[in-house]
Amino acid sequence: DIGIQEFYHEERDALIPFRDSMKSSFNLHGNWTGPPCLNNMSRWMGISCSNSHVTQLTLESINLTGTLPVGFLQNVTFLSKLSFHNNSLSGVLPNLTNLIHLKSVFLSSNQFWGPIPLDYIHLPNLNTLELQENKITGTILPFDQESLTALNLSYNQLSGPIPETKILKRFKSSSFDHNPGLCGKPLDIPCAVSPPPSPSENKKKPLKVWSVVLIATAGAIVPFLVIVFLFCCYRRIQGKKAKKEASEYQHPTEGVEKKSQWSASTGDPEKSIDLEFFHEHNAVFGLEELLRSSAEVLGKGTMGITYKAILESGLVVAVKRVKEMKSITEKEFVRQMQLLGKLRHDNLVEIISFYYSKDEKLVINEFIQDGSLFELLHGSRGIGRIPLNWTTRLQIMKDVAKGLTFLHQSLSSQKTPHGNLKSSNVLVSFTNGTARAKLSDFGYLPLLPSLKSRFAIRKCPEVMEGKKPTHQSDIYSFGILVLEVITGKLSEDDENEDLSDWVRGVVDSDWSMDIFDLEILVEKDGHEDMLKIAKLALECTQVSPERRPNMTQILNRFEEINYPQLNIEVN
Ligand SMILES: Nc1ncnc2c1ncn2[C@@H]1O[C@H](COP(=O)(O)OP(=O)(O)OP(=O)(O)O)[C@@H](O)[C@H]1O
Repeated sequence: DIGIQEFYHEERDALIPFRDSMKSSFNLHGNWTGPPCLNNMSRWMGISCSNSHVTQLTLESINLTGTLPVGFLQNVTFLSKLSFHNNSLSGVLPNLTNLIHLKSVFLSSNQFWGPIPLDYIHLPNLNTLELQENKITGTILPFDQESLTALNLSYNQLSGPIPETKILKRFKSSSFDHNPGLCGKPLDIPCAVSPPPSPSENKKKPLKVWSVVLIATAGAIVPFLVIVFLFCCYRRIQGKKAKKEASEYQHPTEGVEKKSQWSASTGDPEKSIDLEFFHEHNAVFGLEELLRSSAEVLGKGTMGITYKAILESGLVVAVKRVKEMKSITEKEFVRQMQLLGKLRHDNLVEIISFYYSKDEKLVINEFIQDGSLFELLHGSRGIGRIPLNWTTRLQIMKDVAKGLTFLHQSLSSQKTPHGNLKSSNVLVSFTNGTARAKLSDFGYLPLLPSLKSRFAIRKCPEVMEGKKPTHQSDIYSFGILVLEVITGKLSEDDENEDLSDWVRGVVDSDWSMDIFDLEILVEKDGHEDMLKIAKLALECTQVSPERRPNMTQILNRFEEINYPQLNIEVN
C-alpha cells in the first residue's frame, strides 16, 4: 500500500507547468491535482502509470492550445508513449532528449513549426513517429534507429533531400508526401545539383570539389543543410536576367545614387550588375558567386527563410530571402535598403548588400556566429545546457537598449520603429566569454503590405487597437524582451497568459523572486539589480504609451546598475 509521499515528485513538477500553460476543452487544471500516479493507478486524465511512474501521456482531440513549456518532459524519465494527436499546439516540437524508454510519439495534426529536433534521431527505442499535418520546416534527419517501424512526416513544409539511410529506405512515399521542398527517393522528385563551372573558371574547381565534400558531409551530419535553394535562385535570376537583357535590361539601381565605387575597384563589371554594396571593403563577391555557394537554413521567419552562405573566399554571410514583399516596387525597396544599409552601430547587424527583382529579393547581412538570444535562452534546456548567467544577460539587454536607442535616433524623421524586436532578432557573439548583442531585422515595416501576425509589435496594446506603431511600441516590445530574459519564459505565444501580466501580478504582491529564471536566481549578489530591471520592464510594458520611459531614460537606468563585470567592454 503506497503512501501519498511515495510518488515521484519530479514527474509531477515536470507536468504542472504543462498543465498551467495549456488551454483546452477539458479542465486539465481541475483534474490534474495531487500526485499523477499512486501504485499503478493513474489519477490524472490522459496519464498511464507503471510502478508509480508516469509512462504514457495521451491527450488527443481536446483542443489543446498553446506552446509546450521548454523541456517539460525531461524528468518524466519512464515515458514510453506521448500523444498530442489532433490538437492546436503551436511552437517548436518538444525536446525529447534522454527519454530512452520512449517508443511512440504522435504529434500529428497540430500547428507545430520549426525543424525536427536533433535528439529525435537519438531515441534508441523509438518505433512510431507521427508528425504529419503540422508546419514543420527544415530537412529530414538521418534516422537510423533499427526500432523505427512507423514514420509519417507528410503534410509539412520539410525541404531538401531525404537522407538515404537504411532505416529511412524502409518507408514508402506516403511517409513523406505533401512536403513541397522535399526531394529524393522514395518520392518521384529528383534532387537538383549545383550547376557545373564553366571551363574558363579553372581556379574555382577545387572550391567546387571542396563544397561538394562539405555538402555531402553536412548532409549526413548536419540535418539542416540545404543545397537546392541557391541553385533555384540561380536558375530563376539567370532566367530573368537573360529575359531582361533581351529587352534592353535596366539596372536595378539605375537612377539611384550609388553608395560606393566598388565595381570599379574590383575590375569585374560582371559582378557589379546585381549586388549593391554599402561599403567598399565588403564588395568582394558578386551575385553569381553568392548563388554558387552552399547554403544552410538558419530558420524560417515571418518574411521568408534565412540562410547561412559560405562564399568561395570563406566569407560567411546570412542571406534573407524575402517572400512577403510581392507588391513592393523596386524604387521603394531600394530606397529603404539604402536607408537601412547606411546605419552603422556596434549593436546593429550590418546589412552588407541586397538584390531586387520582381520575383526574388535578397538581403545579405553580416553573419553572427553564436545564434540568437531566443536559442541562448530556450534552446537545449535540460541536461548539458550551459547556463546563461546574469552578467551576460545584463550585457545583452544593455546592448539591445543601445542598439534600439541608436535606431530610434537615426530613423526619427521617418518615425520608423524596429517593429519586430524579439529574442530571435537579437543575435549574439561571444569574445573571450563576453557577449555582444546586435539587433537584426529592423526597419522592414514600411515595406510590408500589412503587419504580420508574428511581428513583435503586434502584441503592443495600441497596435492591437489598430493604431500606427511608433517608437513607443518598440519600447513595449523591449519590455517584453527584458521579461523574457529575466524569467526565462517564452513570450512568443499569443495564447498564453501575457508575460507582463503574470510578472506584474507576482511582483506587485510582494516583490517575490519567484519570477526569475532559476539559472540567475542562484546569483544572490544580483537579486537587487534583477528587481530593478524587472521594475523597468514593467514600466516599459505599461498599456498607455505615454507612461513608458523613452530609450535615453532606459539606457540611464541600465547605467545605474553597477554589476562588477558589466563594465568590461569588448571591441
Ligand atoms: N545575421 C544572422 N546571423 C546569424 N544567424 C542569423 C542571422 N539572421 C538570422 N539568423 C538566424 O536565423 C533564424 C531565422 O531568422 P529570421 O529573421 O528569418 O526569422 P525570425 O527572427 O525567427 O522571425 P522574424 O522573421 O519574425 O524576424 C534566427 O532565429 C536566427 O537564429
